[in-house]
Amino acid sequence: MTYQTLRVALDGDSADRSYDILTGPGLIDRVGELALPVARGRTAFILTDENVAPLYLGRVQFSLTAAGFNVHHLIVAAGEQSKSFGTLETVLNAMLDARCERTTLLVALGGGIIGDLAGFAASVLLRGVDFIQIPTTLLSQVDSSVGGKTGINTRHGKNLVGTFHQPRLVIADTDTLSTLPQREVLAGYAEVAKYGLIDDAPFWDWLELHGPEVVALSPSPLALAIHTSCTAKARVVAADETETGVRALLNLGHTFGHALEAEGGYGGPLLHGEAVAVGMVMAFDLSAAMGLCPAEDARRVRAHLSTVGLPVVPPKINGAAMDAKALLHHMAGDKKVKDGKVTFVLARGIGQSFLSREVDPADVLRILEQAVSA
Ligand SMILES: NC(=O)c1ccc[n+]([C@@H]2O[C@H](COP(=O)([O-])OP(=O)(O)OC[C@H]3O[C@@H](n4cnc5c(N)ncnc54)[C@H](O)[C@@H]3O)[C@@H](O)[C@H]2O)c1
Ligand SMILES: O=C(O)C(=O)C[C@@H](O)[C@H](O)[C@H](O)COP(=O)(O)O
Ligand SMILES: [Zn+2]
Repeated sequence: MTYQTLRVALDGDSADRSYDILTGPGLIDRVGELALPVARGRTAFILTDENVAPLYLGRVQFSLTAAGFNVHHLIVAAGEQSKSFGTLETVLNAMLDARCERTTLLVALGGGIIGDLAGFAASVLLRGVDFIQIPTTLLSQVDSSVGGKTGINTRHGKNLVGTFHQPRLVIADTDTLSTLPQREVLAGYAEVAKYGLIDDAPFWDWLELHGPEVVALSPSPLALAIHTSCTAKARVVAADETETGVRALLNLGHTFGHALEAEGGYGGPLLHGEAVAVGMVMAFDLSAAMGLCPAEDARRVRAHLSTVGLPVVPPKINGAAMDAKALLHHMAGDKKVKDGKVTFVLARGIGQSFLSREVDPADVLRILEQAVSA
């Protein structure tokens, strides 16, 4: 079976650090042969979660073993709570118990949570081992498996401890999305829509027409959405690997979204992608309220995300509205804070996002108050 290859070209496409994203059906049974050329040794350690393991672990183990790897694995709990110091310690100890070496290849089999956790573990074990990503959610196939952001959550906020550590290869088997719950498909779609909103208005226009087919996993629209998303992500990461500038645009909706995730409790009422959907609506509402963006564009963002089935307002917790001031407090701990001021991703319109440090917290609070009481 055929697959598409996209290159993440780092350091002027250095052979040592650049890597391929392979996307297509049926790849899960070919992980061994595909991983072989990037592996420095013949030991592989698979990290996966309790939902993915019964579906795909056996097939990946078989494929790696058939290719000559000595294979170990660890299954952790599914969900955001696994991006924690405790689970990181469990992963590192399991790898040391298995006598992993510097040439061991860590294989992240699962969604963004497994990818972020595995990438972080790979970056610190023995001061750094290689890893590959086998993303099995839409979100991880269009976003988290590419770009090398790794990390865990802390009580201070989302992803506040982590590293940049690029994978050696990404193998995205689109067939695995057939077992993904619809709510998770939608959460991934929020990050797909993000690329249109950042700098690709024609893609957004296309999503307004074909988004429902993408979330229904119709093969051809799905393949186009994944390809367009990965192309955008690979381009931005190649231009600014460690987020000194343009990469921060990939955070559209995330300053609001991460605050919602932190306030709701990790593994709480909102999945990451859902929080990003609500956050993007708020970012456009804020941009419109500041007179930067046409109100019609903010309306389109809300209408489309809502039409496909994503939340566009913060959830009530036990029937009560979230606390707008508490959300603002979380936002002040964002990684994009400089000299105490949050850098926001705002928009002049659909596909015209930009970074701004000129945002009055009173305007942000008004948007938050409006949203939590909707
Ligand atoms: N590093 C990055 O650049 C980056 C980018 C975006 C998001 N993220 C992070 O990614 C995480 C969210 O990732 P996610 O949305 O993939 O969530 P996830 O990893 O929790 O996966 C979603 C759920 O689906 C299950 N699952 C995974 N694949 C499946 C399959 N094929 N069939 C059935 N069930 C399956 C998982 O067990 C889990 O319950 C967040 O922590 C977010 O912060 C990181
Ligand atoms: O790759 C990036 O850069 C992103 O910002 C992608 C985001 O979708 C992702 O959620 C990322 O983990 C957020 O990064 P953070 O630095 O804000 O934690
Ligand atoms: Zn995200």
